[in-house]
Amino acid sequence: MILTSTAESRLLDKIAMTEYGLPEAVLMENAGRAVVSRMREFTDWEGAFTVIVCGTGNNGGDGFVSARYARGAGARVLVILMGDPSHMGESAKMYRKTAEKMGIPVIEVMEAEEAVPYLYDADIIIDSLIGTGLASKVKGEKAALIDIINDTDALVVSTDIPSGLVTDTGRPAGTAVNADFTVALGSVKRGHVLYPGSEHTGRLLFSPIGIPEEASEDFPVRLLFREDIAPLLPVRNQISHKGKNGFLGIFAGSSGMEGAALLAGQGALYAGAGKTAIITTGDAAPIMAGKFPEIMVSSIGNGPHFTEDMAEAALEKAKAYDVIAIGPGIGRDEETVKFVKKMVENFEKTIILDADGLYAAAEAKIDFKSCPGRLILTPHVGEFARLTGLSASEIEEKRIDAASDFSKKNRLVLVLKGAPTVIGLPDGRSYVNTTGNPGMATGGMGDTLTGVIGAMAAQGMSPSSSAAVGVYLHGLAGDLAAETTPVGYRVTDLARLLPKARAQITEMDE
Ligand SMILES: NC(=O)C1=CN([C@@H]2O[C@H](COP(=O)(O)OP(=O)(O)OC[C@H]3O[C@@H](n4cnc5c(N)ncnc54)[C@H](O)[C@@H]3O)[C@@H](O)[C@H]2O)[C@@H](O)CC1
Ligand SMILES: [K+]
Repeated sequence: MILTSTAESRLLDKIAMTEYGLPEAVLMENAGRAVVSRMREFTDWEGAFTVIVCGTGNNGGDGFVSARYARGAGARVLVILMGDPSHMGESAKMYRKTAEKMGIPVIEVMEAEEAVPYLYDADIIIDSLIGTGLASKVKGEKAALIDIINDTDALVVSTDIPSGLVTDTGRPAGTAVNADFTVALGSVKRGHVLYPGSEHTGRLLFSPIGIPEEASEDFPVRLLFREDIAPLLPVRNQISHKGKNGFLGIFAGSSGMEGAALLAGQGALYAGAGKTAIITTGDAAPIMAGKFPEIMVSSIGNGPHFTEDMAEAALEKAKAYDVIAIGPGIGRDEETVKFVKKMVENFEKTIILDADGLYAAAEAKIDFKSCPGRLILTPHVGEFARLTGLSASEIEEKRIDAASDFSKKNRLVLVLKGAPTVIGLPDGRSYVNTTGNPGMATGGMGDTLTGVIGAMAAQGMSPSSSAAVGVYLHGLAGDLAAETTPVGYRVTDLARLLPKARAQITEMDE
């Protein structure tokens, strides 16, 4: 499903009207109806005192339509209109009249205080004050009205986007409605999934409002759902053998940091890599040996960490692998930085670069564009900040664009981990993941993800698909773990749920 910016959601409305000839009033009717009908399975409208808070834009127009359908569903309905009614567009004005002709009371208020008696009595509040037309910081009476809505015990349903939330960033423009549910109209917007917008949005429901899917086929940002992932997973047939499912070599670990390497290996195992090898340093290898009988552990050199002079032997070894991962637990020694540089500049197949491997790439200023292999980088915000020179808050402000700009410029796949994880593709498109939960913010999760993505690439998927499937699957396994233990499950618990998550994806009804 597409994920839109303000400009893209406007463009989509325009395409619907000009190219498909759908009148604005039809879209508005579909929008207002959708808000009530999508909520029917979650709340009982019968007898519920429902206050619809309308602004004077088209978001408010949707609200006047919702008022009729809420009434139709049995609710006791009242509309509060804030703002100068002369600013309303034709469609919104028309639907206000229709609502009034049906006997729905419309109370015009100038001050938030006037709405207090109604709002605190409401069972349901439909928030149609401001939508994607938000223009600046919300101040004065509208801000006060939003704060009152947030203070009530009513079930709050936002129309299109919580009022006050900035569509492009997911940040409140001063203040924003905290919805229990939001019905996204025509497209899901960036602000719904970017933090803290995701919290303001509450549970996100979507309605297409009549705009055909083809209208947005070329839009560059997509949300990843199960139906996107299922067709990408390779099907194991009866004659499958380990050689066909790929050989992943993980260059990881150093003295005292053996765990990270093992967690990456474990991730690969449970994600279905045909064969997995960990290649580590002389000192670290004995500690890892035998921890997982399925993983081949070998060493190069005798020291505590990787050094530049090991690169030749490592590259020779790497010829046996379909895919390599470099980084978990390798440390930040100057020599290790040089080792990583040599590996990345010379390996010709797919490389996943993670953790201290990313530190090395930033230190050594590796020119990714001129590397012969196909690169997948998996930074969290701190690592990405080091790679780009941007600050963490600059990245969070534009997480999606930052990821897609970087991946396009450097012609690689970038997995920017976080809430939500964004995957930038070399052609400038990007994916935004929908699985995962806060319980995953623990040490070792990233190492596991590296193994999972590596396993996907080893099974023959393209770097883009490996990243998409790996991130989605890893998050889904986390969601399964959180079903029983919301916070405090171990990385190992998550890894063991990877096969179940995979089965859930592939066993879906087509
Ligand atoms: N064809 C379309 O454009 C469609 C639009 N739809 C709805 O229309 C919305 C967009 O409508 P509009 O572009 O008219 O704009 P909105 O209705 O989202 O917002 C404009 C209104 O909010 C007020 N406002 C904006 N920023 C403010 C601020 N910082 N402080 C206080 N008040 C502020 C404006 O004065 C105006 O009254 C969508 O979110 C969606 O709900 C749907 O009806 C479907 C069709
Ligand atoms: K709204």
